[in-house]
Amino acid sequence: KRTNNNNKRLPPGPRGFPIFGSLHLLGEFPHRDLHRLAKQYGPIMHIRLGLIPTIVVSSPKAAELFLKTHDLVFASRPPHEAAKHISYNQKSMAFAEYGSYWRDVRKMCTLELLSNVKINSFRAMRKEEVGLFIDSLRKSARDRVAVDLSVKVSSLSADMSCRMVFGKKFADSEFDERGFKAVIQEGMQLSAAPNLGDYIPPIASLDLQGLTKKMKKVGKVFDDFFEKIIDEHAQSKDEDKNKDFVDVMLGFLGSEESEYRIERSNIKAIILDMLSASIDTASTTIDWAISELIKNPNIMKKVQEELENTVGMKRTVEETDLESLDYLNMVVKETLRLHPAGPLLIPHASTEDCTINGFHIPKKAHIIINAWAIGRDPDAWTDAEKFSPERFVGSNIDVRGRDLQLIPFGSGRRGCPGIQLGLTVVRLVLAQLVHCFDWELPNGMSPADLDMTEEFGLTVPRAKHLLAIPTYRLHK
Ligand code: HEM
Repeated sequence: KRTNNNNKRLPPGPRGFPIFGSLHLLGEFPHRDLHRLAKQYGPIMHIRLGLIPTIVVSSPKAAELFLKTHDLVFASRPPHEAAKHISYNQKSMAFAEYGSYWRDVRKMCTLELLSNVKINSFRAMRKEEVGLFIDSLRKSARDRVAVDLSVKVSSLSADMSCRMVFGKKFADSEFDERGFKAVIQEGMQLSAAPNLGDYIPPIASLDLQGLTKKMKKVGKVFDDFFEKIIDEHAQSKDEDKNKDFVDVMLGFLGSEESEYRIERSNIKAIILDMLSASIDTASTTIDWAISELIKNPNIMKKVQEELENTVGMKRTVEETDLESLDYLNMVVKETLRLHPAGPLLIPHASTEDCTINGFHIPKKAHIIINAWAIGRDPDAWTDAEKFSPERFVGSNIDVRGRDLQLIPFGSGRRGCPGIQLGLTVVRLVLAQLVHCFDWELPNGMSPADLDMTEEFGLTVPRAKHLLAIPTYRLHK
């Protein structure tokens, strides 16, 4: 729609698709489908999903316009049925619309929960959990059995996140008969499912797909659990322990001096944020990184050599070693380039009408940033499809949002506030997996045959779990 005569029309994109045809875009691999369409229609593309004007951004230059030049206009989130029913009426940080509430919560999380000092205060806990994880892999190494690394890494990540957020980890049975991980995963799946109510808001209340009913049920399981946790924390008298996230937030509740205005329901929404944003993102990234290393034995060997030279073979990697592991850090960057855990980031929304590159973007449009396509843009990357950590030698391209050709954590106001924590966990676990063990695929499978198919959801993990046989290699 033209608003004034100077504004160009957006390139048409696949407009005119029937509504259900458009929703099909969010089918099996939306990041790949949207990438394909962008090759035809350009890096700023307009599609209509149901009733919602949606702008898809697919190149570093275009991303710069949305996430840097006009960041403020696009710093909101669209209404989201799942966030409404599961995340306390969209009061979680990740889904809150732009405004003073989001700013307050973001400030509180950045300064009080995700600061370097706070993250470092959980170093001993991470060491203990990673130690247990390595011990259990050593047992499999002795027995010469294949381990399901996808499951193992994901439960390590869940345990570390739970201890940081709640101060303890949970046996599955303590949560719900299905188990903690299964319920978190159901919440994530429901949040990622294409929901007619998001694209045709007037029919949301009809719940034609039965999703709202399921969301409310999962939301209730979380709520009961979080209520119990908050009560336990409120009654705890242990003043000396390292404060977990719930302790920190309870300290601000109802306090006159606190600059953060949060209530009990906000605490619950933020707990959910911290769990859902940290568990799968980190474990998916580790899973892809180790898969790429197994698939590329020469690169695996180079990482092992770096570890041998820097750490030696008589002790395990410490967090303090991580900064000096240059090649390992390049492997992590390269993994995040080809396998960003959130390939389409989280949708952004425009807070006002805006003109970008001469194109009119209406208020309340949804903005999808295809970080996956950007990481494979042939104008930004040579041999874009190839896994090659060497591409970062002598380059200062970073993953933290400054360089728009590599944005696995997004960029600008809505960029990920958990980058430091995420990178620490990914680097630490990957370093230990590679330093402590050699890896072999089961049944004599050759590395080249390892299936790298993805599965799309809020994060994009491997479709098939990674199974591999470890051989212990340290002298300790
Ligand atoms: C490898 C690990 C991680 C990756 C790849 C990742 C990626 C992302 C991405 C792509 C976004 C959306 C950015 C946007 O919409 O522009 C995001 C947002 C967010 N992340 Fe992370 N993340 C990771 C770890 C973490 C951790 C450990 C935490 C906290 C415990 C965290 C908390 C959040 C939150 C709260 C948001 C929403 C921010 C907002 O809307 O203001 N993330 N992350």
